[in-house]
This record gives sequence, C-alpha cells and structure tokens, in this order.
Amino acid sequence: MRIVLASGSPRRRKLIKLLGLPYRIEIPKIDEKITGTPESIVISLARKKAMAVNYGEEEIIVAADTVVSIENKVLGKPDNFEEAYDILKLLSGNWHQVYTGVFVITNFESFGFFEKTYVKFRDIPDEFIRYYIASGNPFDKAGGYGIQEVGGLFVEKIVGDYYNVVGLPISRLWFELYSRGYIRYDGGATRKTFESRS
Ligand SMILES: Cc1cn([C@H]2C[C@H](O)[C@@H](COP(=O)(O)OP(=O)(O)OP(=O)(O)O)O2)c(=O)[nH]c1=O
Repeated sequence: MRIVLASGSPRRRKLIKLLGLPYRIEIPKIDEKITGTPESIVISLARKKAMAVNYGEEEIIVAADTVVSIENKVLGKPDNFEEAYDILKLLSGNWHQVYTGVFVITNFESFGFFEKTYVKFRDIPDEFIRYYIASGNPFDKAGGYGIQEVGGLFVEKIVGDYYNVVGLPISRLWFELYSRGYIRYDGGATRKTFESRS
C-alpha cells in the first residue's frame, strides 16, 4: 500500500513523511478559483486535486487545500505586494482561522474532512510587514505568511493543530487512515491486501 500525495507543496511533502508509509508525489493542475464557505472551499479544492491525478491498485490518494479566514473573508495566496500588505495588515493584532481540507481516494471509498486552527497575531510593525513581503515569503502561502518560517514571529497564540496551519493536519489524517484499517502496526495486512485476500 502506498500513498500518492497529490501536491506540489514542499511543506506537504515534508509532513506526509511523518505517516511513515511509502509514498510518491503527483502534482495536480487545477483551477483554484471557487467561492463558498472556508470549509466547503477547502474540501472541494482538495477533492478536485485528488481527482486530477492517476493512481494504481494499491495506492491511496491524498490531497489538501489551505485557506485563511478572517471577518468572513476567505484569503488564499496573495498575487502581489499590495495584496500581501492588505492581508497582513488585516491579520496584524487579530485572531484568524486556518482551514485545511483533505480529500482521500482509495480503492474502497473516498472521503473528505477539514481541520480548523485558530491563530492570534501580535501587532506587526509596518516596517516589518514591508520587510517580510520584500523577502518573497508570502507569495506561495495562504494568508501571505508561513508559520514554519519567519512568519512564526507574528504568532502570539495558536489553538488547534500546528501542522494544519503549515498545510496538512497530519494527526487527523493518520487517525482517519488508521481507524479505517489502512495502517497497521502489528505486522498484519493493511485493509487493501487483507480484503483482496478474502
Ligand atoms: C498559513 C500557511 C500556509 N502555508 C501554505 C500551505 C500551502 O502550501 C499553501 C496554501 O496553498 P494551497 O493552494 O492549499 O496549496 P499549494 O498550491 O501550495 O500546493 P498544492 O495545491 O499543490 O498541494 O500555503 C504555509 O506553508 N504556512 C502557513 O503558515
């Protein structure tokens, strides 16, 4: 049994390793422009990514999507300096929510779920916001910051799964796969090989 991570995100590649399962990467190409609630957006886009890649008999596809939400606004990746600036100004001194949706496809079933993490930013001085944007860090990240790098300096408090903010709620993903029988620690067969024998 092998995981196919449908993602071009270097952060998700690092996190998927924590499962300790064999995996390979496929990069999905999809149009990410949709509207809706944060929950529905992240699950729909994760599903779209999962459905955009090919997989074989013994493989489990995993795809994810992350957005930031504040005051009923859903924020993706900023396209330019002004957008990054506006987003970081909005996040400065406030709580926001980070949603990551995950979609899984196996030979038996497909399912999706999301995790929500609450993040509180300190007041970020204007000069630091400009300096941070000039570093280029915001542009490939939802909400224009990366908690795992310099953006971690903005974070005063966090409630929920840290890895969910980075882009993959690895504990929930493990739980969903384990409780459905796709992961075994007793040397027994995983669900796929077990069921195909019976
Ligand atoms: C909030 C936050 C987001 N991010 C990243 C995670 C995601 O890679 C990105 C959100 O964009 P996504 O569209 O979810 O993912 P992606 O385009 O980078 O990768 P793919 O669709 O191929 O899987 O923002 C961080 O790295 N750190 C953070 O603190």
